Amino acid sequence: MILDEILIATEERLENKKRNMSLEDLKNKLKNKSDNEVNNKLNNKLNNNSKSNKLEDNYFEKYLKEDNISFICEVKRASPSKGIICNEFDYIKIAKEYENAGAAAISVLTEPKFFKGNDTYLSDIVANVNIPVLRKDFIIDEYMIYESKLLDASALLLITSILEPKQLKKYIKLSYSLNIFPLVETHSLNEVEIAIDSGAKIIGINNRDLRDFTVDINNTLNLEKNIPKDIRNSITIVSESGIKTSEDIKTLNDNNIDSVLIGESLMRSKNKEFAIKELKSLI
Ligand SMILES: O=P(O)(O)OC[C@@H](O)[C@@H](O)c1c[nH]c2ccccc12
Repeated sequence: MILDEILIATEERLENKKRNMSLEDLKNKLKNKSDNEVNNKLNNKLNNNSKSNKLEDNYFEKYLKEDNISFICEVKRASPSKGIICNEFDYIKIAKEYENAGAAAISVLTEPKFFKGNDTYLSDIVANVNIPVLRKDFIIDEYMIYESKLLDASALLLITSILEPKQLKKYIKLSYSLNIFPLVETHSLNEVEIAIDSGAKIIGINNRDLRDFTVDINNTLNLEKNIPKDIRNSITIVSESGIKTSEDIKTLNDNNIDSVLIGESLMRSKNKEFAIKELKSLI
């Protein structure tokens, strides 16, 4: 299974990183770093009048909650199922186009082997846009959470199916303590329950089955309906993967889904602003 291969490669990458910089050194580096610059620009966008440059505790969720469904647009060069998606990969230009088209946030793949991602894509994009940036990777160790903070990500992906529930809970807590927001990815009702029990506030429902790559956007609708109302009100739901048409967006919006995460269909379109306008045309 491809997911197993990705996880093996991720472990190797992690070992190399730890050899270059220990967790202790990483934490020290983080201590000496001020994140005022990123905080300032994200604060401005929230119309936060306060003079303080400390971001609100739930600012990422505020970005995602718009009147209509919000868009997290992904910078993705390749994927294991599709190979190279984008030949002209001017990632800063792409990120700026997403921002200009009204994206609520940007997701950046940093996994190098299967998605041809890179950590520097992430930090370069953060430096060039004024909206939150999410790190999309296969986080299997707390090291990668501290590292995401060092790269100036506002949010990160935690995948329920690759973590033990105990680990997931610990990583969610650690992320919040570092003021980096975990988007917790699920694919089944059981995983949604685990995510909620682990303290997830932003839950991604993946329409793609990572085992065989089949996609069905009804997965989001079916799972969302099963979340008890009182809990549903306090969480943000993000529909992930395989979203291509204005009808998809209308269906998800009509069913009160808070946000969508779109990669491939936007990466393939020449004019991103036009593509996003088109996707929003029925809502
Ligand atoms: O390109 P798509 O089908 O629009 O999907 C985007 C995003 O959901 C997908 O890249 C993704 C969802 N979960 C992941 C986990 C790891 C890597 C990538 C992903």
